[in-house]
Amino acid sequence: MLYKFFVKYLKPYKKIVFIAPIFMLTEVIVDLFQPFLIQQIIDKGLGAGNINYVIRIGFFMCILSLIGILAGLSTIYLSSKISQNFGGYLREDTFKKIMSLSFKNLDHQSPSNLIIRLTNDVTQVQNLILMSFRILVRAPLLLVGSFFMAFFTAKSLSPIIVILVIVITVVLYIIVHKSTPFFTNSQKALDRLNTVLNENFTGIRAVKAFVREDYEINKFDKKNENLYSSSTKASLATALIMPFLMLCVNFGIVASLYFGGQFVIGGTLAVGQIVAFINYLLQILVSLLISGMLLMNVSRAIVSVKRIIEIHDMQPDITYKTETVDNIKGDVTFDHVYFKYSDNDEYILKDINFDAKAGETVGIIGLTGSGKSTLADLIPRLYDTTKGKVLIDNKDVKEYSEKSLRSQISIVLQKAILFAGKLNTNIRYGNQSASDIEVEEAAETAQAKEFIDKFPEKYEKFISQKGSNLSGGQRQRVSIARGLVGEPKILILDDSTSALDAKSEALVKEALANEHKDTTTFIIAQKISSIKTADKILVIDAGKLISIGTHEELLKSSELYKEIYESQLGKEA
Ligand SMILES: Nc1ncnc2c1ncn2[C@@H]1O[C@H](COP(=O)(O)OP(=O)(O)OP(=O)(O)O)[C@@H](O)[C@H]1O
Repeated sequence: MLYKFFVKYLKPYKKIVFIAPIFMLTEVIVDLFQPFLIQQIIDKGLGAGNINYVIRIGFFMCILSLIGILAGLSTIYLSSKISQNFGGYLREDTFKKIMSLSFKNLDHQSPSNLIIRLTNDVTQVQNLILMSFRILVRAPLLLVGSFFMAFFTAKSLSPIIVILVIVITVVLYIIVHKSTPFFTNSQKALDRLNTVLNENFTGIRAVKAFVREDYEINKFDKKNENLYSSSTKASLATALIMPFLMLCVNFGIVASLYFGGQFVIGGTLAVGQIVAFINYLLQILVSLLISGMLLMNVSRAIVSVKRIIEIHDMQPDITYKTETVDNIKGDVTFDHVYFKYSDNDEYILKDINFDAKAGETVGIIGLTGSGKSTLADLIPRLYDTTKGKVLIDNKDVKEYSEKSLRSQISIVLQKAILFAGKLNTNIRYGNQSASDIEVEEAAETAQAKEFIDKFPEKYEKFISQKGSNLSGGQRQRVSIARGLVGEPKILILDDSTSALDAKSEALVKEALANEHKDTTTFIIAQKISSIKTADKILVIDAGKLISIGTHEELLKSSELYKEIYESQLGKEA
């Protein structure tokens, strides 16, 4: 699973994947050669008083260092390039995947969780790639190379290295093994902190309106404390590594000098050999240290990779046909439709049956939570029915391509969601190719033209995130305009005139009736006045379609409708 993941995202950069290790290998060879050359200078040059030899080897060492530096710089460049590209590609692919998920898939994911996966988790993996190309190959190569060179340089001192390597490997293993859960915990703690932050910043108005700052600060403090303590534990474990390694280094140097000195006195070892041996010893210890650190990063990044793979493994529960149908007429049929949000839930909609002819206006009314929005969501296939069929022009909605449905059915959601950007860009969200005139016509039908004309920048006005610089009613009108700009064959207004005053609402309805005669319009409403003139009204009660008819018919036949009507009578009249 992990292997496939890395292969997939590294594949486009396979040239670099093969070239980078060549530079790393060059660096390692240079590092391994330097102590050997120092040994030659000391023993054959300085020891024999041969200055020419010292200069010659010294010059050669300079050239080698230069090659090493160039190879090192190339490795840094290539590893940065590959990790940045890897991160960008992974982020893009994960974002695309999230975009392909259905409403049902996304119901189980919190937005902050998704954001963390796209930012923090991707960055962790990106860092791992950077470090891997910089160190992962280099450290083991240097370790093995130095080990052999040390053995080759001073065989009699090699037991020192063997003992040190065994001790260090065991201790590093224990530290890495023990600290990995701390890293996993600190990652989870960071997730929880980010969730609180995200929730607070998006809902800051509610926090302030209900004077819940202290409560939220408390909640944040707890998560922050959690993150602090788990990160501290993780850092403490790694902080032990450095002093321990220094101890080993010093012990190794002392032991090399002590035993090496005796061998020098005994005439079996030269001074240069001891110097080279100590250099190799240091290289071994440094590569062990780096490998330990890298291992810790690997375990941290693996947690992130698994979280990203979780998203990639999610299967969109709605798939579409590819054949596009451009000329939807607008007949809508519900045929014994049942729906529930998840397998363990009760049915939210039960045995819904009705027909709406193209061009009709259908009102949907019922108590709150009765299933009106759910019913409407089934028409553009935001959710699939659990049982039964929704048909458009007598053809199952599952037979249409996504483009056919999205380009010909508009849904104006209950909560008007606008994006940061120009006003006309927001309206054009419903149809990218709409001309300026079409945008203005849609705004006029949605009764938005009047207030837009009052802005000095008119349609160029910048809308803040979520449309926070517009009033609730203005936001609703812009979102209705966005729904209309595509000239939809089916239009669903999900309680989307609730923030409009009675006069504006009547004007919107009148404009819709005049300008969009052929559009089948579903109006979900709380107020009877919003749907009174509809061709037919569906009365929904606890997920069941209990009555259907015109306003006058329902007043006679539906108790619930009559009750709602009478409860609103005084206010609406
Ligand atoms: N995404 C969801 N996941 C699980 N349950 C949901 C989801 N959306 C709605 N529900 C549940 O389905 C039921 C019907 O909700 P729906 O939004 O369709 O009602 P409604 O009639 O449109 O309500 P309102 O008039 O308040 O907008 C409610 O009990 C609600 O809790």
